[in-house]
Amino acid sequence: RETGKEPPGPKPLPLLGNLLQLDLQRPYKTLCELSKKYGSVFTVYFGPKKVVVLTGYRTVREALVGYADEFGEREIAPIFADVTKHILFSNGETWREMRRFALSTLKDFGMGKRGVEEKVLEECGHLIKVFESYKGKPFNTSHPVNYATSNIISSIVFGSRFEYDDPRFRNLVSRVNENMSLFGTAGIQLYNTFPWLARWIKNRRMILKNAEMTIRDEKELMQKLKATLNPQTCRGLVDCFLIRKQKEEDSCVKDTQFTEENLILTVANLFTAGTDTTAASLRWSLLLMAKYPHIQDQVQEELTRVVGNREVHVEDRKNLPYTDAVVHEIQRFRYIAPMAIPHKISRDVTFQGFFIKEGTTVIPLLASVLYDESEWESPHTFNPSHFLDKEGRFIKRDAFLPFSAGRRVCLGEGLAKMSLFLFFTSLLQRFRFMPPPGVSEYDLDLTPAVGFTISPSPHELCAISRQ
Ligand code: HEM
Repeated sequence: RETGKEPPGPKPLPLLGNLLQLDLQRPYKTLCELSKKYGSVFTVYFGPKKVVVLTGYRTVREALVGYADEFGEREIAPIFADVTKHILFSNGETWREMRRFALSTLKDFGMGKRGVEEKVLEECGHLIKVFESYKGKPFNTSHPVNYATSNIISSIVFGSRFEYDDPRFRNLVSRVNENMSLFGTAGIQLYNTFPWLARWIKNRRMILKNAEMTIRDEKELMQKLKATLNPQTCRGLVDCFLIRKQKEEDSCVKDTQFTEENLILTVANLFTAGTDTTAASLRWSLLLMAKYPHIQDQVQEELTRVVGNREVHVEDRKNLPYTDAVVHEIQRFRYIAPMAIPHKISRDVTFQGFFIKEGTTVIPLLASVLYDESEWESPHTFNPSHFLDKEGRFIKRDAFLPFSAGRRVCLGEGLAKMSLFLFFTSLLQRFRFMPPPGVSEYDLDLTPAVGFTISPSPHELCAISRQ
């Protein structure tokens, strides 16, 4: 065509496109393979839907940052449109205002200040108690870790945490969790590709039911906050929203975004985006420490030397270069969002000599950035030295993009990094993580489970008290 050639790719079949070539459970794996043959910008067809895939650090960065206007829109997969109704994962004015509001509230509640740090540390205390209660016996880390990370979002959003044995809270967390794994199933991939299959896809019905019940519970919680609202003090994001809503109503702002519906959906979105992601990374952290005891030794040596028995704070991070490097390497080596969340081209663009049409779906393949052979010395090995210089000082790496980049960069990046660091260090201060008796380090399985975010496969660990 006159405008230039389109990105190359495997030949698609009618209707099925390249579906038969893709591992539908782990499409990111096949896409990494395809980039070896077709280069860093290529086309694949998910059924009839054309998708452009960007791979490698230079290409992903150039697109998301250098061409932010063209590559910064969100593609709304049918299943997302069904359950999140276009709020934090949408486009246009609603997205812009809600993102701005959520970011500034997260900041006020302490990504910069002390507020959130205190909340996270309080939650660490609760998580430690649960780990202690197993008295060194093997247990599945999934539930307690998910409760802890969900409580961080709860305290920011509602202004208070839940007890881990509160049945309503347990249901809330398990529904968010279940939906995250359902999002990643082949059934949902198929529905996203062929939306007319809707009524035959059982997983879609389950997702909708879960989402409906979650919203019902959240509405109930918000009702209580409304009834006790004091315009002088914001207990959490919901209060800030309600106060802002009232202000805009009082001054007759036209087309306000601060509506009841946007509040409920923003809250639901934050739970979805913020619980499972942080929990998955923390569970990978503990599993990797059990798998690589010599690395765990060095983290614990550093923690003992620098922090001792007192509480760890964010401030300590700069004096814990090895630990900091390990936390970064965990997020690189066991990325949890391999394909980010799909983007969409906002207007026709010629990128690296290829023509890409407005409306085309784009996948920034973060997995290929975090394993980019021209950026990392040993991408396929768990190697904290990726983030250390010769003197053992922490170094930032450009290709460390687990939160993506550009206009759509993860909204919770600051919060997630702080939470991960504090949970990880507080737990490693108190416990030695080991495989269950009779299981060797070698046997610990690092194969990721299937899901929209990539958690470890089900496993058990022992947390042996160090005191
Ligand atoms: C280890 C933890 C986390 C990781 C690795 C992660 C990663 C990501 C990635 C890769 C994206 C997609 C970016 C893109 O499309 O280019 C994203 C989006 C997003 N994340 Fe996170 N995330 C984490 C935790 C959180 C937390 C704690 C929150 C909430 C407080 C959150 C809220 C969001 C939201 C709202 C979006 C959509 C942003 C938009 O489209 O404007 N995330 N995240």
